[in-house]
Amino acid sequence: MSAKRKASLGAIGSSKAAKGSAASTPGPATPRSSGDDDYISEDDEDGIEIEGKAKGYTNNAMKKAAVKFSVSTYKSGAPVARDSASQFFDIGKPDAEGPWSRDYSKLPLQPDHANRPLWIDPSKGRVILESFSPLAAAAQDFLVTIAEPVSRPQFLHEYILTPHSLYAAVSVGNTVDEIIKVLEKFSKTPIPENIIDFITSCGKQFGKVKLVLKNNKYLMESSDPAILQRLLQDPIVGPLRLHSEGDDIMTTSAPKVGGLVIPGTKNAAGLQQASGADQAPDEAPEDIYTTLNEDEDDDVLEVVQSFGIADHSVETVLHHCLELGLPVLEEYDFRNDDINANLDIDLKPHAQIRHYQEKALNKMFGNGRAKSGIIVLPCGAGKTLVGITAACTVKKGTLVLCTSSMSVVQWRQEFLKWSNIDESDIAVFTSGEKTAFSKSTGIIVTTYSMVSNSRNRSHDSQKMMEFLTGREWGLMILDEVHVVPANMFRKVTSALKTHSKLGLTATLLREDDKIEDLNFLIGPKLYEANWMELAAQGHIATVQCAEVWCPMTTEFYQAYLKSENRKGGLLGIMNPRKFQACQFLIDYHERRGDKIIVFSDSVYALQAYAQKLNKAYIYGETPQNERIRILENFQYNDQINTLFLSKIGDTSLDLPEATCLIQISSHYGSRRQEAQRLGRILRAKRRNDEGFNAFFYSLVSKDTKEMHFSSRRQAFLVDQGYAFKVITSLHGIDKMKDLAFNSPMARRELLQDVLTANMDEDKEAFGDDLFHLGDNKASAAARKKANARRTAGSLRDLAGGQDMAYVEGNRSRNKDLKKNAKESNPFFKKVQRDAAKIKAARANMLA
Ligand SMILES: Nc1ncnc2c1ncn2[C@@H]1O[C@H](COP(=O)(O)OP(=O)(O)OP(=O)(O)O)[C@@H](O)[C@H]1O
Repeated sequence: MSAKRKASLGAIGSSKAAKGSAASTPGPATPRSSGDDDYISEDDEDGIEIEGKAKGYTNNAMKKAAVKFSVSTYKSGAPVARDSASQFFDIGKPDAEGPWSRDYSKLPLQPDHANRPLWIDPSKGRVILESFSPLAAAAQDFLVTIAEPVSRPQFLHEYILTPHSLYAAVSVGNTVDEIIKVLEKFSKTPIPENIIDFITSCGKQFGKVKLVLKNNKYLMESSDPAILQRLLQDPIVGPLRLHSEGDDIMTTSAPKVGGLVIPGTKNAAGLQQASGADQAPDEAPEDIYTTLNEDEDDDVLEVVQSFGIADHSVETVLHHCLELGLPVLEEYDFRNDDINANLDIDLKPHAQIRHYQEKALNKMFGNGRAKSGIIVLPCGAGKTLVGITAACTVKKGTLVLCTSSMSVVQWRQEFLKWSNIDESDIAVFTSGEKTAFSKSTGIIVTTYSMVSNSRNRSHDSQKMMEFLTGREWGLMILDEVHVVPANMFRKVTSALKTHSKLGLTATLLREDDKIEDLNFLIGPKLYEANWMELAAQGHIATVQCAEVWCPMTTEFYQAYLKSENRKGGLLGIMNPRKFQACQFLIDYHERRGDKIIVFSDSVYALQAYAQKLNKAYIYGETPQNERIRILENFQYNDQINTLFLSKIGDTSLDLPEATCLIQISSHYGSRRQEAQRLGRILRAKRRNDEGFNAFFYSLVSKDTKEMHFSSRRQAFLVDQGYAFKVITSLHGIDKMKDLAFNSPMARRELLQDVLTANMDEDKEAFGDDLFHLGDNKASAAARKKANARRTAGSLRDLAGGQDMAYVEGNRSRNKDLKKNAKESNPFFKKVQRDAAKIKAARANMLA
């Protein structure tokens, strides 16, 4: 991996240092900001530390805007003798500041500091929140607005001030003075001078210029004439100014803040009475931040000035403004848009937005316009309804972009479920269906690839694209923004003319610099929810996480030490002790009445485990009808309680029956995959049963690279407050009947099988999600290849000594389900009827 990673933004170093799980695991300490989820190379796999080279104009521009932190504000006084804890208070090498510059024991404290919840680290811009303070809820609300959450375990939360977070804060209408005033109110110590400088400097530059699409013209708008003059005199932006009639800087009035009612929220008509129906239990009775702003006169109209730019110059201007350290906010004054037709859409009366969804939407619509940006909510927390409510608020033509055809179908169904949109006003554009709406405006749901893939378009696709690009859209909803490559985004955002963009994701995580591009291409992060808080309120399930350490058997470990990377990896996954742990946990949880998903990235291991344990499995090559049959059985058949899934099930899988997850193999150190997989059980149906817990086990072969990757994978979830317990022995496993590979002979045979396995075939033939039927060219080729599979031979195989019972038993569970489906058992008849309905809905997405 070539991308180097440095401290996050600007001069404020990211404090994202390696963070072990609650029970730390051994292994090389690597900064957790290195190594990307999807961009992991062999270097990364080897655990080589990846050094940072900031790339992309976004970073550089932001860096320019940042203020160097100095530690001169606070000196700690006379040097003290070094001890084992001293290093934690050093800033590094001894210099003019002295080796003890980060010893803040002499910081002046406010007289009532015990009642205040915040500490501010003057050298790093980090803010520590005492989550047990009575003011914690109000302080947290404020911090999510101005800073990036870094880690939020039970008692102490850590946030960091970055140019991006302050950019997001001003973008939702906060002024520098307000930010400093509230920070002072919560802080135990006076605000360090350098922090004030930093906030002021960011505030001066950010949010001063807005891009507004008004009457079909793009306008650069600002309330500060000096900034507009600066842009007009700029050699790049100046010439791009659109000279129109009466060519002068236009002066308009900014819309009033407020006055807008977001449907489904407590402010919406008729919902006032439902006081606190879904109020956060620990919500502060009075939001200090709001109180502070109460005396502001909302009725005063701000005078703004603007000049026009041509559509084709927008990207250049945005790019250049960023270079100038003046990131441009995109806002849509949809209430004053008389050009684009209004869409007849509202939330149905039963739809009531949850408090965190409301907060997120308030950030988007806080000043009466639609601000473009990204909303981050945990998996299963209801991002879809946030998107639908945004569409119901804007009430203009809307585009929804998803990652798969199945998501397209789901989004359409959710629109019909939650809103009163007429069925004919919401159309889908996939390879299987290309309909447009017939009225003057409507909603189109499509995939990123349908819009960005311009090669080999069919005639119908081409016509549909012309329809999409030939009109103006009020809102573009971008689902799962973290997975889409920036260049694909660029194609999408430049092809489609839209007034506002809303990005949705659960894990705003990428370890290349591409996440920075999202800030530029979509907008700043508007809101990020707290996972633990949502779990405590029952909106997502509470999960017990555990890492199970499985010792390698002697023969496997010897082979592991001699093997090259990939084979070594497979030996770790196929470690008989891991296999036994998996068997034991499945048995234990099936007896508890859980439904279990076992994840394996390795297809070889997936098949070997599932076949040996006689369980159903789905991977890339499983035909679509078989996938649906297996999923239905998992949902409705109480005899089918365990399902093995390859990585195609990481996302888009909605199985609320699943309550336990076991991970036997995974994608290196991918924090995102870990979080997405955990997301599969966060929506557990039984989450509100008293004392209910979902379970997430990660099985790790001891003393292998898996240990190192595992602790890196957990970093994001640890930061969200999840504690990973380490289990070193499973009580009762030695007494389990029919434990697999319990004899030395069986283990040796397994070792032989693994050593002779063809690693080139241990790859997913399909890169898409669970519901993507891969009968496109690539997958057809993959299938062809699979048909002509060469089997690596061992002498034992050739001599017919292969364990035939094992092979026969292996394929049977999937086959059994197929056979059973044909039987006239009333249950299966019902399942088939349900399946027929579901299939009809899914028929659209068959590629
Ligand atoms: N305000 C609400 N009231 C009632 N149900 C809700 C609300 N918000 C979300 N839900 C329900 O919560 C479930 C999860 O929602 P959704 O599928 O939108 O989650 P998500 O955040 O998109 O998850 P993922 O990231 O896994 O795709 C759905 O069944 C949805 O109907």
